[in-house]
Amino acid sequence: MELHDLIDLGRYPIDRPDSAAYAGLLADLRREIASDGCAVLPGFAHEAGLARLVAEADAVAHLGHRSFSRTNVYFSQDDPSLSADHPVRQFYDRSNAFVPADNFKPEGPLRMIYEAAPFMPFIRDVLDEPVDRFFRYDDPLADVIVNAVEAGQGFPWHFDTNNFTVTLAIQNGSWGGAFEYVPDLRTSADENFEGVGNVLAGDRSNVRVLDLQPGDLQIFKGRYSLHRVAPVEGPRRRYVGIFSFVETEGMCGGVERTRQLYGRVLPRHYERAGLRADALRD
Ligand SMILES: O=C(O)CCC(=O)C(=O)O
Ligand SMILES: [Fe+2]
Repeated sequence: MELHDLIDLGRYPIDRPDSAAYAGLLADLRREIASDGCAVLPGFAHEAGLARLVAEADAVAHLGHRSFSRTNVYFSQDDPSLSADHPVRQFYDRSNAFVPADNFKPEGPLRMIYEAAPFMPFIRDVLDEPVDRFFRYDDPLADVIVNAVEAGQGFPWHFDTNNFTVTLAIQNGSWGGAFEYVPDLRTSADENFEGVGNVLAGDRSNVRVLDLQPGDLQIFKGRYSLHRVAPVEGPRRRYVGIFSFVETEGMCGGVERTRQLYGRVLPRHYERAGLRADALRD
């Protein structure tokens, strides 16, 4: 299996960075990021590639960590020193199953895309990030995962812990499962608790809704854009592949969040606890 067995390299020539087609693609995607906080590449995985990705997801879905918890948008503990209406103190039901990254073998399709030589430089180009501030997530449980969502499950409003999130829609649920987000709601220097509180209280004025189709790649600033997955309905599971990138080399997830989402913690998570480039609440 090679990259062209998975990705439509004719439409998305990520393997030809010196071509005019690449330059044109880049310009379009950067414009999308600037105006929407998000870029979508429809049909990034072609039909035959998608069939392989669905087969892999079906084969490992039972290894997903089913976790049901009440979480705030920061995946942090309650803080009773804050007022009752503070965003840190608003908790919502979360239920989904992340298939941990160590189930995706290098020879499988999902990790093949993530680790393919041209993939990271392409994503970095789209986000216009410098080489010394763009790395694969150094987390053996979370660098590339599948989010498996079944009927009745969803993923409430939250910020991602990693700076940049790239998702690949693999299979949609029978109904529901739209991706909703508010671009750039906070910055690395400003939590904007008021703006976050407004969205949690139901303000939809800045909410954007995306109905991604299987095969679509989405590039997204998840650490700064509040987002959620609407509940899924019907018999078919929703699968999304999630590729993570960070701005600090060697960064991995925190202990508490890793335990919640993956059901396991590795020595590396304890060793690296606290290695962060910003002081956001997570
Ligand atoms: O499933 C998705 O589309 C994204 C899920 C998500 O936001 C996350 O895993 O952090
Ligand atoms: Fe997220």
